[in-house]
Amino acid sequence: MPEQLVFHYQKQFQLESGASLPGFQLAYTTYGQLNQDQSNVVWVCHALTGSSDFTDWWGELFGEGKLYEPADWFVVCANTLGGCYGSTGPLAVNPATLQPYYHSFPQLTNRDIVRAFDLLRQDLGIARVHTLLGGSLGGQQALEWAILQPDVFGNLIQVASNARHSAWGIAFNESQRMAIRQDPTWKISTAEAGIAGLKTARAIAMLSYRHYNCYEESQQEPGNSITDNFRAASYQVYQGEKLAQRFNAYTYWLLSKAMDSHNIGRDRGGIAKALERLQAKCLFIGVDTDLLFPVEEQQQLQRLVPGAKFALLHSGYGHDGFLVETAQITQVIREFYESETVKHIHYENTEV
Ligand SMILES: CC(=O)SCCNC(=O)CCNC(=O)[C@H](O)C(C)(C)COP(=O)(O)OP(=O)(O)OC[C@H]1O[C@@H](n2cnc3c(N)ncnc32)[C@H](O)[C@@H]1OP(=O)(O)O
Ligand SMILES: N[C@@H](CCO)C(=O)O
Repeated sequence: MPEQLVFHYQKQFQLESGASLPGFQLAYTTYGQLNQDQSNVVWVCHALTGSSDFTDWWGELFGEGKLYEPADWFVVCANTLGGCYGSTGPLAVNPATLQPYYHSFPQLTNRDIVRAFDLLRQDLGIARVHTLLGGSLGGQQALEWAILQPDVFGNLIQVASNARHSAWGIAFNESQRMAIRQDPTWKISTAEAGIAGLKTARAIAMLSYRHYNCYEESQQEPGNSITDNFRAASYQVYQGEKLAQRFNAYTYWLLSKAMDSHNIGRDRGGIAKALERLQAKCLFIGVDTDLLFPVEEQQQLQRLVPGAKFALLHSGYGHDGFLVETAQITQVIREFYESETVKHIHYENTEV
């Protein structure tokens, strides 16, 4: 059974922006047991609206008989700094004012977020991580972290993600924030501020997470009559309502901005130079119908990292295929591990 825990960091935490937080907490989930030589750690980074409970949204990868068996692996996932599933975020109380941060929560970057994860890793006494795995925003964080702390990670598996957020991706995110800004309640400092805007933002986002074919297959109108509530329309409304039940507009805003600023090359002499720091063996996975993180982004990464592998998932879903196509993900990760073993044996034979 996954265990839910909380890490407290009680010192000043400096952010890339120059602002700082007077400490923070991270909610995290673990599963399985850390082995004696610490060779069985898998660290998972979640996507934009995910929680630390990876068994909730990537459950097909973890469990008995699955890719990562609890008997063999020690899996850790932390809710992102700024998140709304137990980690310090905009709804947390600012100790300086004794009021929730709300709009005053400082802007974060993926580099800040993974520095916070790394403090948790150190607190857990984990010196080496066998595999760092993340999708979408979580994939951006995984890559950033593997560059920041290259000697920690043995394997990096990045799914449906990139090295620098694209102009297209930023435009989508800004369109979503425009919806939040248009909500008159966004100006008021309450937990519910901007919630109607958040619903619209999610509806816009869905168009980047899915694909034309996916909507055609699941939301085509059954008849030919004119209606005021087309199936595809009510689907959009429902997806907005559903997110509003479990998220808030502040965290959405904050993390979408963190995604916009994602650029592994910042202050490192560019992307290619930053990638030279990697020590992990890398697998970049793309989804063939992904409109938000098109496969060219993962293929570019594979070309720039010597020895890296690329795998393509086939999905009708689009970007969200990274959550759905778990059978294919299992297969390509198994093949990746096997190919690394073969390579290792080959090197040993060559040396002999
Ligand atoms: C990695 C991450 O961090 S994500 C973590 C947080 N996110 C989640 O946990 C959600 C992850 N899940 C998903 O994104 C999706 O459920 C997927 C991608 C896994 C699967 O997508 P789908 O099978 O298309 O399901 P999707 O959730 O989009 O829609 C189904 C829902 O829409 C409803 N629905 C379908 N058509 C319509 C319609 N025309 N009108 C209104 N509602 C509709 C369904 O009844 C269903 O409702 P329910 O969720 O309350 O059961
Ligand atoms: N469905 C994903 C999409 C973003 O990667 C999420 O809600 O986090």
